[in-house]
Amino acid sequence: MADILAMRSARRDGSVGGPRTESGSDTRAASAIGSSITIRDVVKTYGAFTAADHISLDVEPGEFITLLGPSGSGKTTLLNLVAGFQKLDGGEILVDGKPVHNVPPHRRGFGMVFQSYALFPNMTVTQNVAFPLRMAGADRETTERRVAETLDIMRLSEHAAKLPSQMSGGQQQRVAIARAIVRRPKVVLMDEPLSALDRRLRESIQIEIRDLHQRLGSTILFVTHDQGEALTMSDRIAVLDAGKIVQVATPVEIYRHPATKFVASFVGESNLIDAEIVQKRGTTMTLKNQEGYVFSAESRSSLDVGRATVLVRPERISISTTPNASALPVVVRSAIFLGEILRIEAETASGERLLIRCTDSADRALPAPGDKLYASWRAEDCWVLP
Ligand SMILES: Nc1ncnc2c1ncn2[C@@H]1O[C@H](COP(=O)(O)OP(=O)(O)OP(=O)(O)O)[C@@H](O)[C@H]1O
Repeated sequence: MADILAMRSARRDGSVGGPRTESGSDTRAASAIGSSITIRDVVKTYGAFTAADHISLDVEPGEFITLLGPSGSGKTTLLNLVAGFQKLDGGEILVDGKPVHNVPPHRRGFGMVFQSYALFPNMTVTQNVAFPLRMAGADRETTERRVAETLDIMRLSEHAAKLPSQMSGGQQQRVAIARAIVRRPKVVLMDEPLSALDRRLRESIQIEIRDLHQRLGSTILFVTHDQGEALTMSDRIAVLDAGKIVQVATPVEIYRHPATKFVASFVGESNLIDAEIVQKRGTTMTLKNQEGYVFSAESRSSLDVGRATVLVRPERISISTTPNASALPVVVRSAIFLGEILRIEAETASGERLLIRCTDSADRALPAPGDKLYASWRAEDCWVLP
């Protein structure tokens, strides 16, 4: 998880928002800056059930936004409302500032990719990719050039004459993506496009989609329930729970400073420590857990007395086998060697569970159940939930 975030931070340094500088290339010249999407107080109900519950979200032109949430949280509903496949029961959606309620899906000009590749089985790869251009009435020369460019971007040129049935799942999904971008749409909507693929393939296509986004500059709205995928790919993530957006922020912010217990637990592994506030000074809080262990944490909470829930990520906990007055004593319940890390489940004297991931596994013996350890963490790695 930490690796994903480091990669994301590095990427954001040079890549937030619109298209990247590749002037001169055909692809770049053909591409357009993505559209803005404004989702304002959107409601969608199915009978008595509210699937989208007053959702608002501003997507910047050229931004890669992921809708992340568990099954049934309303991700596909929201994407379908943007696509125009579903009708709004309240609120409005604007693209580049213009309402789209009365624009049918095929006139919105969006590229779309779904979990099922939905390719035409009797058409070759070239014919599948050319289809949207043919429908739009593009001339033959433009169609041939665009299709060739797009197959090249998606590394599909050698498969141009094949039928979908002659290709692997990953290749078919790349054809579906090629078909979605062949018209260089200003908006691309993707609904769990990688969930049918195995992990390795998923990871390699994640990188392809990310590179594609940088190259084309389209706005991408991407749906997934896979938090690792969301952290890897997105400029920002909108986390959904029960039809509501509970947080919209960059991957780093979502991981380090989740807005709620739900976000903290859904994105990455977490320790949520119940503690009493001792003191607050600016953005630093001093707290005391049930054993009386006193520690500092970062906080933007408005609370300054009472109880609080504090997040410490398992990889941010340091452990020592030597007793230390400024550390929290814990007893090991289980420890597993996972190659580059040790995953330790420990318990405090009051029975609170603490998950620890040691990244220095090469230098450390695997502890045994019942061993005593002394855990500590830095204030900046510890976050009081608002
Ligand atoms: N046509 C429909 N009629 C009735 N209920 C629906 C309909 N479509 C969706 N729902 C309900 O709305 C809720 C949100 O569904 P949605 O498909 O948007 O969730 P999701 O977050 O995309 O889930 P998943 O990851 O499983 O696809 C679910 O409880 C679902 O059962």
